Amino acid sequence: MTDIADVLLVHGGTPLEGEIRVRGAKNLVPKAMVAALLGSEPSRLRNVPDIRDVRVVRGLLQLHGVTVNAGEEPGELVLDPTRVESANVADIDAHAGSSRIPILFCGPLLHRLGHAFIPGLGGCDIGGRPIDFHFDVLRRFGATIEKRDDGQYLEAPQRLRGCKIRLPYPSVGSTEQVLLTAVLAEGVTELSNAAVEPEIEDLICVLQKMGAIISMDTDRTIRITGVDKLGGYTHRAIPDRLEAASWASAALATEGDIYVRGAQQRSMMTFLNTFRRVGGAFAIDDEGIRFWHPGGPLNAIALETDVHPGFQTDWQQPLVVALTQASGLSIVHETVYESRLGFTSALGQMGAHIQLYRECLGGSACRFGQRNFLHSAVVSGPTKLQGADLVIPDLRGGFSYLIAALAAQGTSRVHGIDLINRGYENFLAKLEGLGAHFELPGAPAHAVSAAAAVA
Ligand SMILES: CC(=O)N[C@H]1[C@@H](OP(=O)(O)OP(=O)(O)OC[C@H]2O[C@@H](n3ccc(=O)[nH]c3=O)[C@H](O)[C@@H]2O)O[C@H](CO)[C@@H](O)[C@@H]1O
Ligand SMILES: C=C(OP(=O)(O)O)C(=O)O
Repeated sequence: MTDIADVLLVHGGTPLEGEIRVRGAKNLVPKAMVAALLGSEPSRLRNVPDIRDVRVVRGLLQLHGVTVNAGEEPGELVLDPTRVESANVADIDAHAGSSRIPILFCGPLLHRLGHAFIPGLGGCDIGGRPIDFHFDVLRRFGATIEKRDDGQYLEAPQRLRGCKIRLPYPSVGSTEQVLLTAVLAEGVTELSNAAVEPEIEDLICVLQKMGAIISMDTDRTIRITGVDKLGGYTHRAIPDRLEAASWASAALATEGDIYVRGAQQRSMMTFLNTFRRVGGAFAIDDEGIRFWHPGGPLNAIALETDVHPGFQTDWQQPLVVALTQASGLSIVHETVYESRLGFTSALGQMGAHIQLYRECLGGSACRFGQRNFLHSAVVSGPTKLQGADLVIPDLRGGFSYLIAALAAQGTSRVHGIDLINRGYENFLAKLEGLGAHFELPGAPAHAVSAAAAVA
C-alpha cells in the first residue's frame, strides 16, 4: 500500500453511490495465517485483503521462519512453515503494539518449539482488553508464563495436554487460543461458553482441512480431539461482514446507494434485520448485497450489542452515525466493550445529540452496569451534521468519522486516517469510486489512484 498523508479534508453532503468489493475478513485472515504455523506442509490462503493486520502477521510469521509468497491468483498467499525450527528470531520487539494477533502465536509456537515470546499487543482502544482468559487457558494446557518488561515468555516443558475449560465470557480471541492450542495437544479438550462468531467457524474449517478433529455442540461447547500432526490447507477466507456493514451504514447516513460485492447474507442476518428496522433498504443476490436509503425518514431503534448471533459490536459505531439521522430517540447498549461509545463525543461537536449513561439502558443488564462505564447511549435525531476537526480514536470509530464527515454540511478535517488501513482495504480509492469529495493535503494528486492500483 502506498504511504499517504495522515489528514483528510472531507467535503460532505454528497450521497455515496456505486459499487465496492469486500475481500477476506480482517478477523479471520490473520488467524488462518497463524494456523499455517501448525502444519507440516505449505498452506494456501485465498481472498486475502491488503490491510495492515495482514502485513503485521506476515512479518511475524516470516520472523519465525515461515516463507510467505504470493500465490497464483490475486489475493492468494502461500505459507510454508517447514523451516520454523531453524529460524533465528530477532527484532520481535518491533512488532509490539501492532495488533492483537501475536497472542495467538502461543499455542502453535509452544507445539513447534516448546517456547514462545509474545510482544505487547495492540488493537483498538475501546476498553481494558485484558488477556487473562488467554493465559488461564494456556496454563490449563500445561504452559508456564513469565511476564517480562517487553512482553510475555512462555514455555511448555512437556507436550501440552487437552483439558476441560469454561470461559467466563464467550471471548473470540480466547476461543481461538483454545482451538489453535488444542488441535495438537494430547487428548481431548472440551471448551464450554465458547464464542461462535462466523470467523471462528471459518477458522475451524481451516483447521479441519489441516487434519484436526473439532465438533461444535448447540450449547456453545466445542470439543477438540488432539492429533499428532497437521498438514497444510487450501482455503478461501469468508468475506468481511464488518467492512460490508460499515459501507451499508455509509449508504444510509449519506442517503446513498452502495452495492457491496462479496457481502454475504448468512453472516450478516442480524445486521440486515436491524438495518431494515432503521428503514434502510437492501437487496441480496449471489454476488453481494445492495444497500440504500429509500427516501423518507429513518426510524429510531433500541439496539444492544452482543456476542454472535447477537448484534456484533464492530457494527455499532458506523450504525450510530446513521442513527443521528433517524427520527426520535434511539437507545444503544454496548455490552462487549466498556468504552466503545467514547467516539460519540466528536459527533456531538458536529451537531449530533448523543447522551451517554452508566446504566444498562434497553434489554438486559451487562457486565458493565455496576462499574461506572459510560456504555449506553441515547441518540436523538434527526440532526443536521456540520463539518468539524476530528481525530480518529480507533478503527471503526475512524470509519464512522469518515461517514459523519461525508454526511455533514461543509468540510471536515479528519486526523489519523492511517489507522483505518488496519482493517479497511484501500478505503480511499473505494470512497473516490463512490463519488466522495475529499483531499489529501500535501499528498501528490495521484496518491489515491496509486493506492487503488497497489490493492
Ligand atoms: C482481531 C479480532 O478478531 N478482533 C475481534 C475480537 O477481539 P477479541 O478477540 O480481542 O475480543 P474478545 O471477544 O476476546 O473480547 C470480548 C470481551 O471479553 C473480554 N476479555 C477477553 C479476553 C480476556 O482474556 N479477558 C477478557 O476479559 C474483553 O475485555 C471484552 O470485554 O472479537 C471482538 C468481539 O467480537 C471484536 O470486536 C474484534 O474485532
Ligand atoms: C476491535 C476491532 O479490532 P481489534 O480486535 O483488531 O482491535 C475491530 O475490528 O473493530
